[in-house]
Amino acid sequence: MQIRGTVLDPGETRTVSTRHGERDLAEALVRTDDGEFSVTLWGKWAETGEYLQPGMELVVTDPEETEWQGETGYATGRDSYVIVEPGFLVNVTDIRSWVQCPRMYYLNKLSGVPLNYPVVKGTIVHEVFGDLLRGADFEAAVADRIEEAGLELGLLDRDPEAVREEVRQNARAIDGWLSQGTLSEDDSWRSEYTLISERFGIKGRADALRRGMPVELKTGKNTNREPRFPDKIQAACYALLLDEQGGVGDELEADGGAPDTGTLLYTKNTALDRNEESGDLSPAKEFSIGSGLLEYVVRTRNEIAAMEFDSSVPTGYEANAKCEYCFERDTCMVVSGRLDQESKAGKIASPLPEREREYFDRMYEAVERERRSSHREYTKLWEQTPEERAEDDRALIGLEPLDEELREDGRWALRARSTGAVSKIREGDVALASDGDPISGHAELARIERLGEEIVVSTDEPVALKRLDVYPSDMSADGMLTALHDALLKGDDRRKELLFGNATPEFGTVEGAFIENNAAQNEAVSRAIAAKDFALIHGPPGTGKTYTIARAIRTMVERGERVLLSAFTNRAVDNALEALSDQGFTNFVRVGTEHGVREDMQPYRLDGRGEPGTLASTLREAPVVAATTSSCGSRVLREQSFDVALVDEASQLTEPATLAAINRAERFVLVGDHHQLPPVVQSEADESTGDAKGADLSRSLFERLIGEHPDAGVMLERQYRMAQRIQAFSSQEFYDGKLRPATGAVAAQRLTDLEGVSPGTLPEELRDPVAFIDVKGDDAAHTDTEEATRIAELVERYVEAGVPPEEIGVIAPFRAQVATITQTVREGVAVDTVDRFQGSSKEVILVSFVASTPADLEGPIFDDYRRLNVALTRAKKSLGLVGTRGALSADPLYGRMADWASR
Ligand SMILES: Nc1ncnc2c1ncn2[C@@H]1O[C@H](COP(=O)(O)OP(=O)(O)OP(=O)(O)O)[C@@H](O)[C@H]1O
Repeated sequence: MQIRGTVLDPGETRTVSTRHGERDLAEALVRTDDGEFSVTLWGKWAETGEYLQPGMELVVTDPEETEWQGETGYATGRDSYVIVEPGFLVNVTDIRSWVQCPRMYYLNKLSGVPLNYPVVKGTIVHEVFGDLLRGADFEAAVADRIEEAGLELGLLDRDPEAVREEVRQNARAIDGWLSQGTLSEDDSWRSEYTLISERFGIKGRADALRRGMPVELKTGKNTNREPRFPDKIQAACYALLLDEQGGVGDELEADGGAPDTGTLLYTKNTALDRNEESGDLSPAKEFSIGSGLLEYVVRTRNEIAAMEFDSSVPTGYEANAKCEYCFERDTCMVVSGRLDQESKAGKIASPLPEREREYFDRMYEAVERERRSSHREYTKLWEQTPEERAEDDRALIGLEPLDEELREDGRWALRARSTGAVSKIREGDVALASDGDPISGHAELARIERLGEEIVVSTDEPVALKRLDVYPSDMSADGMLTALHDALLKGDDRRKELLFGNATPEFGTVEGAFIENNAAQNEAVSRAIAAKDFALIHGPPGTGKTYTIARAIRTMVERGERVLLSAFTNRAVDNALEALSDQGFTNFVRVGTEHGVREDMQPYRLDGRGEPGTLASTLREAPVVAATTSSCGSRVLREQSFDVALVDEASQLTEPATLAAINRAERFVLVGDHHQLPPVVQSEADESTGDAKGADLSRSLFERLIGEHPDAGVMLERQYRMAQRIQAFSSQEFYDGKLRPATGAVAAQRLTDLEGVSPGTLPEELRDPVAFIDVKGDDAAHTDTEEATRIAELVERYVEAGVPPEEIGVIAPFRAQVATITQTVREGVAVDTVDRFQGSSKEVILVSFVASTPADLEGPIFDDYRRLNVALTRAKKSLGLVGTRGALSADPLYGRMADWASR
């Protein structure tokens, strides 16, 4: 039993005399589904009471019912836990750093994990630990993991032999411990176990579990008998999470309850010289986990969740931080000085100018709002039933596991048969694979390799693949905060003046022509080269953005500059590289994961694995480095610097995400089109937040700068994609009539230009490059089977006329309609939402509008005009709009569109 509700009045904390002596209590007024109740938090839980604010969600488990003057209330009992904002998922590692110092938690959040040797060595040792648990050969595991970290070691100028010796020493501690007699045959092990707690709002990944008990690995030394306190806290967090999971498989202790022992393995202890060090040199230290420790963990977690409730910043006074011994003291003082924050360590450095601080605070809050949204998305994992999740496109359920196979790289390939349903999950995504219950069952993070009748995913550990769930990650929030930190606290003053002040961008002069046949493209290249600060290239659909980017990069490299090429998606990065290679330039390095990078760009991919010196110089000496903006914030690329950063798809990036790329360079060029898709911002879409502040993130830096400095921009006006008739509407409505076909051939292209397409076989209504196909439609909200059927017929007409199915695309506004159409049209035809079509084109596009009455237009069909623009500009030779004219005409824009299409 638990009580759960919203705090109406946090009440006062006070001390009272009881039969057991003086005790603290906090009394809050809480609204639950059953009414308003007074909830008394006794003893240590009164501390949590001090953080409460109106509007917070409060949970008390196993409460006692009280009666006072005829009113029922609740109070904490012997076994109660109090949880504040359970929907905010606190990371175990964050609880650990908060225990060290709340400021440390905040600073880690801002500055991310830097590239330094202890971090890299720690990762290697952890990997070796996992390998040894899985029974790998000692020397082979050490050699393999060092090779895997080649690039990072190379960038740190580390000698691999010395590293090998050090890792060996650390790994010996693990090996020795594993082979100790204390481990019996029936000891069961699991490495790297992802745990999520619904009850406590905590998530984390335990290094290992042994007989259901948490084991944490530390690469430092500890010569005391007891583990360090923050380390104990970390292990205790996992114990708490394991308790809720009901143990792992059948490894749970028979009596249930949280595991009562934790183990810390201090691997450096084996490397210590007994003659020089005294104390307890054994690496493994066990400790018992009592209820007091578990409650402490939850109270600490509550402190974090309460602070994040309104994005406050910790001062260090919250805990007993000892600044004089802290190795982060200087950083802490600088950050508090620059951001004018209160801090126990004190402040140095002068505050940022008002405007910059205001920007930082606003963006920080927007990013944190985004993080909370991703947590809310996460909590839907348990708040929704499997069927609701499937209905919402958040899960694929009812999969039938087929087989599993251990691959050479140590990962498992799992296969399952699909039910044919669709969801938001796409190939290449990371999702949560489970045995049907991702919370209390067995779940593993999985990479989606193939989606179709048969589903293939890869995981670290095998799991019976019965269900896949969208995995909301708050990684992008972390990346945005580090980018903000780097831009404002480390960035150069001129750059900041330009971005947040009043400075105007400057341009030098450039001689010569770069692109002979297109004046606007030529101008764009000249501006990109001449820009001392930044230039903006505005490229409507098909106007040769990629071509222009490639030309600009080549010229920059010829001039001796080092270029960072970046974009929001891997696809755009690879497209730009392809254009470079088409223009005869391949002296580039592609940074990205094996899964992210397209097949044809794999030969240029810098795999982190290999000989450190060679890898580091390959990266350092590359005149062009290409990576997505999220990789630009990685610890490897954060160490690199460039003369120019050139960012494609910049209009789809939030400001902080753009900063991640441009922070790396002296000057930058942004390429995009603010009349196509804006950045996708979850918190803005979340109606539950009830405010419009998401706008801080949903406007891109590209759009802001083009508004503030129109002179720094060049618009590409001639498009190489669409027939004249197709582009006319978009040009008129969205580009002031400026968009024109680049050549007569582009303008006059027809389906009959395609090999094997005979004009006579196309029905009359499809002969014009743009057609409106009026259907009556049905009443369903997000689907329309009548449109779907009509679209399937039209597809058949095109195919009969000789158009290959691969050259036909269908766009629908809702995923449900995408699913309906997918089931009706033949194989090979691409059916998807607008977002998946941005950046691509087809000879034939059919658009389904799913609006049969004017009332349907009250909700957005294509969210906003920018999505409509994208939908209408994907077709090269034939565009068919399928909808109910009467309904669409109720909206002026859609009405004009229907008129244009029927002309
Ligand atoms: N100046 C040019 N001369 C000849 N062909 C060009 C020129 N510029 C672009 N093209 C061609 O036009 C086509 C579209 O160009 P590109 O792919 O660069 O467009 P884009 O603006 O990046 O498209 P999208 O809107 O899909 O991002 C390509 O085939 C490209 O080779």
